[in-house]
Amino acid sequence: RVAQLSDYEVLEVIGTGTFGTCEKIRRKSDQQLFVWKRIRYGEMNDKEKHMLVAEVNILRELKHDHIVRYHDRVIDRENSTIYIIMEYCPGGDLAALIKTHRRQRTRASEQLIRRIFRQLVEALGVCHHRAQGAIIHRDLKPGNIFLDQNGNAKLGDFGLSKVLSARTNLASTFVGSPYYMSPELISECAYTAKSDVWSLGCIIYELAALHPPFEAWSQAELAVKIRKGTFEHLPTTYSRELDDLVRSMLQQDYHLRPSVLELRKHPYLAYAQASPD
Ligand SMILES: CNC(=O)c1c(C)[nH]c(/C=C2\C(=O)Nc3ccc(Cl)cc32)c1C
Repeated sequence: RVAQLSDYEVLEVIGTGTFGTCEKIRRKSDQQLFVWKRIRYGEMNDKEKHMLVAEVNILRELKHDHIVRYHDRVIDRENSTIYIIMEYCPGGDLAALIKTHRRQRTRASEQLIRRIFRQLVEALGVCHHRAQGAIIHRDLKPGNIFLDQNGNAKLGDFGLSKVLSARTNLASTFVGSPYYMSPELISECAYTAKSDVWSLGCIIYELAALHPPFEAWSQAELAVKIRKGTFEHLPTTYSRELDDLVRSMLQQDYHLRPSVLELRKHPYLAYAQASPD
């Protein structure tokens, strides 16, 4: 049975983005809570429409405990609007959690940070090592990670994720041999799974330090700092192991950064570990 708008009642707006609005909704049949992203596609060009279809198809197939679950969609052709119905995460997003700790001058426990770190590595593992080709999120940030009622992390908003099918890799997407490609051309196009590892490093760093590793007043100054690559160690209340692991994810040379598979095997994130916490 195709879902209808009238199956749901809107409770409140919980976020607005470029193309759409995120609203908390309740299914009338069983009072269950969901969220829908209401996206107007009327003003979208063909490329953006294609990306939207790609995003919905990616969401539909990603079923994992730590990725926000897609439930259904409703297309309202009259108003050129699509409603993507997803699981409700009562804990809100990580950005709000970080802001609360900063305002209250309290620190997130290492146990919480380690749990969220482990859960996001699991979620990224599903995306990066998918049989049909890696899905790179490309827009990982605290505002795109949500918490369920038990404080478990859920990777959300695959708005920009890009399916890098096995076919297209760096060399073949350029005419001629790669030997003569300039560094900036390579760096602009080397958006790889390791770029998500860098972003995840920034997120875990910010969960501990309550500010990102690289900050600046302007985009230009930020680019300089990111390329320089120097940043403070985490507060000493956190283990040396966490500091070292996050540092390894924030290395300039993306070949040196651990892959998600290597992160999963790292002792700090291994399950069934006799952990101090
Ligand atoms: C202040 N923030 C909130 O209260 C909040 C809550 C309780 N839930 C959310 C967000 C989502 C939520 O609850 N489920 C979601 C599924 C996909 C996406 Cl992109 C976002 C959400 C937010 C932003």
